[in-house]
Amino acid sequence: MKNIFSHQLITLRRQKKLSQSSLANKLYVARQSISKWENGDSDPSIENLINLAEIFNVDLDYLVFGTNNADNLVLKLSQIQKSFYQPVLKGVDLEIYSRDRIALLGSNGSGKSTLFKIIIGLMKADSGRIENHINNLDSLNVMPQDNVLIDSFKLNEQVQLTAAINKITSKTFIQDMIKKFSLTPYINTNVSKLSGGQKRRLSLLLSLLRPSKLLLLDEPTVGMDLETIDFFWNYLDHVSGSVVTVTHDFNQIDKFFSRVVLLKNGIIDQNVSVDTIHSHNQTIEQWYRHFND
Ligand SMILES: Nc1ncnc2c1ncn2[C@@H]1O[C@H](COP(=O)(O)OP(=O)(O)OP(=O)(O)O)[C@@H](O)[C@H]1O
Repeated sequence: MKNIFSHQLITLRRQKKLSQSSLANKLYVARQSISKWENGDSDPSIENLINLAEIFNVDLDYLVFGTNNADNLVLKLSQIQKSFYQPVLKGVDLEIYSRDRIALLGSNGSGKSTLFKIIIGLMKADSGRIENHINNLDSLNVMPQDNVLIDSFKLNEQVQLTAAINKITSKTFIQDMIKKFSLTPYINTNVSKLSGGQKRRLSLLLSLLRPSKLLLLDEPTVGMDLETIDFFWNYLDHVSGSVVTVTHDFNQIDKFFSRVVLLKNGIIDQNVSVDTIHSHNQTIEQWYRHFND
């Protein structure tokens, strides 16, 4: 275990931009302990391993063995094809593992939303296979590109409705969520009277109201102000389960994502870890400009 774990610890710590001291503070251990674990001179206790996995937001087996166990496969797409007037998806292969943080990138019209709709079940693929290891009904959360809000509802009613559909009964939790999303002053405001950014925040709140094993977000930060964008990426960092996000907002995604997938010419043209991109001294944006040329 020593070599792989030590390597994983160093990689994940650097990925999170944590010094040995700041990681030690989070774990309530001495900095020397982190140094020993990284040098392979001693191993952490199980309790520390679990805490480390939580801090890095990875599975224990990924932390210890460096591989994603096939048991953690959430969704597998094989040779997905979809045509409208012309072929859009020409054979998409993609595996999503638990705790994956995937940025799905691609030019306008490359088929990202189409792929999302197929995963959600809103659209049927012409051919191909979807191996679904979760139950869409209670394990898949979605924040679509367009707001799907009911204009005539007050904000509070909209939240209550989604909470009721998802069988969430804790009033305190619901109020906390509204507060976290800075929407408390608007609870009695009609959804139609909210600003574009407030609507996006509300949509995001609704999609995060229940825990999920897979969260799909289509251009989530469009229309959000800078403060909300900061809040959004920070919040997302603490969401459990896998997250796949379509985004063109390159400002903060280097900190958040673990994998980048490029949809180009109807296939997954690139599928690479953010670590690899960074080890070539590139940002995701620079990598994207290079490969999506
Ligand atoms: N229901 C539909 N009927 C006909 N054509 C469609 C339909 N949905 C999507 N398309 C076409 O499929 C292609 C891919 O569209 P899609 O919305 O999936 O792309 P996208 O990558 O999400 O784009 P964007 O980045 O602009 O949101 C486009 O050419 C679009 O016009």
